[in-house]
Amino acid sequence: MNNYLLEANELSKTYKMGKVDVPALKNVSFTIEKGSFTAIIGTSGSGKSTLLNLLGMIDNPTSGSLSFNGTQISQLTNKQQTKMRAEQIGFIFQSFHLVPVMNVLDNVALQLYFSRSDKKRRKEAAIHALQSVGLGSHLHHYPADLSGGQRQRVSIARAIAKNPEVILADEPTGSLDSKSGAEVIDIFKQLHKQGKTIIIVTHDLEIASIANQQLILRDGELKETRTSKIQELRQYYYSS
Ligand SMILES: Nc1ncnc2c1ncn2[C@@H]1O[C@H](COP(=O)(O)OP(=O)(O)OP(=O)(O)O)[C@@H](O)[C@H]1O
Repeated sequence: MNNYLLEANELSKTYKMGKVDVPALKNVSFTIEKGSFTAIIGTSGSGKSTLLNLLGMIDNPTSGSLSFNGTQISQLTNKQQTKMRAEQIGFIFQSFHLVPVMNVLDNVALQLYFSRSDKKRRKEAAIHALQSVGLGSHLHHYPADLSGGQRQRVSIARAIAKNPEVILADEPTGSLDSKSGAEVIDIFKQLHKQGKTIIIVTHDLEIASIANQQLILRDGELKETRTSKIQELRQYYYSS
């Protein structure tokens, strides 16, 4: 019995642009252990978001296989995939994706709408998640009234409120100033300490160096390393 949450085997993704094939990922294989912190890095267009979308079941691979907690994703129906995604995967995006006409509390509670719990429990879970990211006093604010860092913390609360198995984040600090970015990274470190599996796409090698595993993409191909030493990571990254 292994301790893998995700196992990717020869994953490929080719987009179709009219008659032109755009190969975005090429035969990528790796494993992600439960409770680990993985950074996906690489230059623009190297396939990072494509890979994250496959891991989060937002998109399907063109070939290859992916298993989540021992289950082959391709063997699930669309409905089963949607359920697994809704219950077990928390997504965080660079541009927050909050609903502007809803207050912070409702934005987070909305994410729990498809869970089986009743309205009171959903509200309690949303408040708890918002408190855990330091926004317990902002429940009734609207996204427009918050700073970028606060908006990103709302989107983290939204991702963690359902207590997912894994948190996937696509450039979560990309729109933030360095102070807010550091606060967001601290929250990821806390979540990791609490045992959550974290997978983060980033351009920032400093952030990547806090992960236990780095997946480095170059033109859709993968190189993998495990280091927490920024110098080593820089050398590895630039020599790949
Ligand atoms: N929906 C799509 N249709 C066609 N081509 C796409 C699509 N999405 C991505 N691509 C192409 O696939 C390749 C990988 O894109 P992807 O967005 O995964 O890269 P990335 O590493 O996340 O880039 P960035 O750092 O700029 O966000 C690029 O060549 C991109 O143009």
